[in-house]
Amino acid sequence: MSPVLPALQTLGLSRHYGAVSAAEGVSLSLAPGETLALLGPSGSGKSTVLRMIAGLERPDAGSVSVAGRDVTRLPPEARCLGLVFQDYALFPHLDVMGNVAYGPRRRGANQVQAQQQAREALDLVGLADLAARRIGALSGGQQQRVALARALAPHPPLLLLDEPLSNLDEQLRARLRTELRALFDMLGTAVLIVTHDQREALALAGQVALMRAGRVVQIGAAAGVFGQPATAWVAEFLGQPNVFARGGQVVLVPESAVILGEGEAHSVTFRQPDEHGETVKAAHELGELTLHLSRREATLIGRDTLKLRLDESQLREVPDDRAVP
Ligand SMILES: Nc1ncnc2c1ncn2[C@@H]1O[C@H](COP(=O)(O)OP(=O)(O)OP(=O)(O)O)[C@@H](O)[C@H]1O
Repeated sequence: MSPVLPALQTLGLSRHYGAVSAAEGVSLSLAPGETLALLGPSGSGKSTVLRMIAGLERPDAGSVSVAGRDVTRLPPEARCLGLVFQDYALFPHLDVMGNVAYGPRRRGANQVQAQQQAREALDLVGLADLAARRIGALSGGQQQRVALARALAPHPPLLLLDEPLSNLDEQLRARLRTELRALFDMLGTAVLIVTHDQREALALAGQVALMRAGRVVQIGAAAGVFGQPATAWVAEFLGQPNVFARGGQVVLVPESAVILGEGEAHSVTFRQPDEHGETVKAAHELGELTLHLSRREATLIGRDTLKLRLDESQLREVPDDRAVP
């Protein structure tokens, strides 16, 4: 059996703008059917990497292969990939069918074939009924799905999505997160998603690559990266509140390590109701512990104190890299 070629492989991709190192030695590999989220704060280099993969930006060093073919020197249209931009970049003068059939047409399909492929793609995203609709007469969520159908219609081995849900309201984002994940699972296409939103990365992608100042600082299965951040900076970026300096290192206290109703009473210094119950801060010798309690757990607070102890086996020591960019 021949080995399965990665849908995407980048080796040492680097790009500088004057003194700014936008991407530095970025190596990624994505198997067919895998979904990878490129996650990181604003300015960390995510879009630069995506643009180099797409062929919209020239790397200073490194290479890009798509489905085993070195495309580093090829223009975007010769790279066989589907692209969905943040603003969708739909053609306003064409209807939905015209937009979606555009890709197959450019790749040499005749009109009948192109429309057939477009219809299949529109079916996939649940928009078959709107083929004749003008782009201007679609909602934001519908435009997003047209953009996705347009990228999918030529059956690319790799789909690149740049902040695909950022222009939508929160309710629609939540719904599309679920729908997109199901669609990716069904398609078997490799997908690279650029996002700065942790929830989006976790909901949409099996793998996560975390970027900081142009470099990938942690990469792996999404559950592993979120569950076991490798450094203090990663933990804080992923929104973990309980990151405490101790003897030159940092201790991470996951909420699952906090056992309520046992151990010493600790002062509660802050309480705020939230949609699940309460966010609470409790003074602890490590520092101020932030806890998200259910309504029932919150009843354990008595006279502004809360009994708790930490399951030491769940605490992790990691390097403190927060000051170093
Ligand atoms: N064309 C350009 N000219 C000069 N500097 C650039 C250019 N494009 C990007 N940069 C710089 O490169 C760095 C990485 O930018 P990039 O857009 O890749 O980050 P990002 O992680 O995608 O950010 P965001 O989430 O805000 O889109 C930033 O410091 C940015 O200012």
